[in-house]
Amino acid sequence: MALPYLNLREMEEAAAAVLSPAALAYYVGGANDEVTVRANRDGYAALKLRPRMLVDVSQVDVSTTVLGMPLAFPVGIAPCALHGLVHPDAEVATARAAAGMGSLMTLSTMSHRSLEDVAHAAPGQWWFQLYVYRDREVSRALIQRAEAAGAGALVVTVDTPYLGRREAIIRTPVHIAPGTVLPNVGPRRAGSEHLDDLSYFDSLLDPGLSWSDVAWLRAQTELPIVLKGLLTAEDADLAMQHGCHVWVSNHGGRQLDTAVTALDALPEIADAVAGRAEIYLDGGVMRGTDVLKALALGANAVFVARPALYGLALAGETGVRHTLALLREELCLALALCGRVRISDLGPDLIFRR
Ligand SMILES: Cc1cc2nc3c(=O)[nH]c(=O)nc-3n(C[C@H](O)[C@H](O)[C@H](O)COP(=O)(O)O)c2cc1C
Ligand SMILES: CC(C)CC(=O)C(=O)O
Repeated sequence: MALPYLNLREMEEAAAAVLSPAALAYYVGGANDEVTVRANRDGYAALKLRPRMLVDVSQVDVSTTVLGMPLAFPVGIAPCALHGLVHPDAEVATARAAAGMGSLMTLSTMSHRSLEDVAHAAPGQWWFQLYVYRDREVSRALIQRAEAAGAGALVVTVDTPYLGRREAIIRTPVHIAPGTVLPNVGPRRAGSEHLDDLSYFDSLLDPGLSWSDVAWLRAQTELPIVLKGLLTAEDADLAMQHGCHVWVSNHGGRQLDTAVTALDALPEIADAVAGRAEIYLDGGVMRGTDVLKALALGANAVFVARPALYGLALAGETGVRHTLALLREELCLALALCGRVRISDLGPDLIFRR
């Protein structure tokens, strides 16, 4: 099925028309005044490219690897809770789309489908995102399941000691249907018959999480560990001291409003990391040129969350494929128009500095 959307913005508009008000508030919304939500996108437009001319770009190659896993292009899907709010095949459809395109999905802890279902749908092409629960035994069991099922990495989200204040969902809360079972979510709060709204997830997260827990996590698994939500060189340095890779993110502006954007934080983090670990980035990526800019400033790959959910809402697996295909095609064209042939040609010299 060919979809009519020419770009991710058109997909976002179309999805807004089909999503329930609660799902829309949950997907689109950010924290407080949403300054960071807007800054994430605006940051890309503000960076200007320095293209080179008269380079033979008749063949460009956007393939790469992340943690040794081959990717057809350097774009993956960031972890998002609750894909089942918009499509019955939920994370299985998203994972299939990603794997089918030579990309990868990061499965959220807070998923509708089990990590084993996703492993079956996308063998070898998925990572597992871990929210560390107050109950460490539940977390340990999840890590063991993810490892046994063949996750390529454990992505530990570290920017969510508490959920940010998302006013759109305070006004229009997400209600999870009674009886819904979320297979990677730990035991229910005493007295709670079913999952009702996001405050339940908030109650599972551990605000006491600290670097000593990262050392504990490192000892639990052989999997590569990626810390998601880092925004400073200091924390990137600590991540490396703990044997972890770095995912630069402000959680799509959903946590700390007015936090620095991942794009702005990237240069200091790339300097601190200096090639000793891999660096990923998410937040506001909507165009192939956005991908190009993040890679030029030091990211090994970028991830998208909302654009994948919009694809899922519009057309299930086909819709997610469309999201990824648009980014891949735009990236190939942008690379060629910059006079670069392959991903390894990208560096900070691509970015104009006044
Ligand atoms: C609806 C929604 C659910 C999310 N759920 C999770 C989650 O379960 N775990 C996590 O680490 N990040 C979660 N995120 C954050 C994303 O992984 C990502 O950091 C952020 O959305 C930025 O990407 P984007 O601008 O492409 O949406 C979620 C984001 C959205 C929009
Ligand atoms: C259920 C939430 C903890 C998922 C999340 O990270 C988010 O909504 O941004």
